[in-house]
Amino acid sequence: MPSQDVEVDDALAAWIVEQVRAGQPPEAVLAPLVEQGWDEDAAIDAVEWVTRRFLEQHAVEEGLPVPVRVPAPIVANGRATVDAGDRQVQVLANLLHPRVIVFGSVLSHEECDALVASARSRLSRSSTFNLDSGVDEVHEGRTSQGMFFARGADALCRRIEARIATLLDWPVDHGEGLQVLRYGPGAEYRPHYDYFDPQRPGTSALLARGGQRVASLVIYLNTPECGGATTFPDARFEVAPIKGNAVFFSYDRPHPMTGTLHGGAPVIEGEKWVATKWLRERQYV
Ligand SMILES: O=C(O)CCC(=O)C(=O)O
Ligand SMILES: [Fe+2]
Repeated sequence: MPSQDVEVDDALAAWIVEQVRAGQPPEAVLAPLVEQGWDEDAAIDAVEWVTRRFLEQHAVEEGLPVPVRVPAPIVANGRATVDAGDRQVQVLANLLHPRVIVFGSVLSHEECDALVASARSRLSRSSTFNLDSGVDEVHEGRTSQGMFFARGADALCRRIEARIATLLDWPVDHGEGLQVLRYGPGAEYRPHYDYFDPQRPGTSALLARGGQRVASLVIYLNTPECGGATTFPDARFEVAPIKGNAVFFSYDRPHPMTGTLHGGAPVIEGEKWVATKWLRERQYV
């Protein structure tokens, strides 16, 4: 259970839970508290604490994994641009469930080109980690080529990592190194979840290095002529791959209820390059 820093009586807790269950946004729950004389920070703490306690109890009762904190870079109807330290990033679309944000202009075109140039000679056929056997395997649902940069591999990686950390308000050391993928014509990445399946035997070894993955940022390094959208089948939603833009999605527990099933649809014409950043719960080692 979360620790409690604020006093919330049962009636107030029940009212907060009722608002949250009815789908009220956080601002709508906070405003009446502040009007009643609550200090704003204390009201935020109270709403967060009650909501988290409710979600955890609900998870335990339903036999679901308990939700954890995830990067939450923007609020509903907030600023159209976010200060990412050395660059202003645009908010192009914001979906609450699944939690998906489309960002514009995360990287400059020069940065995209430089990342492609440095990854190109190091590509190999993408493999997928088999959590049952514990080995990396080539998979017919994943016909891209890829490579990983170690975190902080060079000045460009460090600049991009710092920008992502500021944009997402999530520490650099909680992130895996950037993964670059190239999809040729016809190549795709069939729908999957990015979190590690808790039921599989190989997962505990992966979790030991920084906990679960809690969010993904897929940055488009070019604009394919046709196809190559990132699809979210549960939401019937797709993001067009535009050079420099990115799609962010978070998953507060390793469960399909997050609605974060997603894939890279086949490239119809041209090729598609992306850089993916995965964010962990804790420091990734
Ligand atoms: O290529 C895409 O659009 C999605 C990539 C992806 O799902 C991943 O890297 O995990
Ligand atoms: Fe993915």
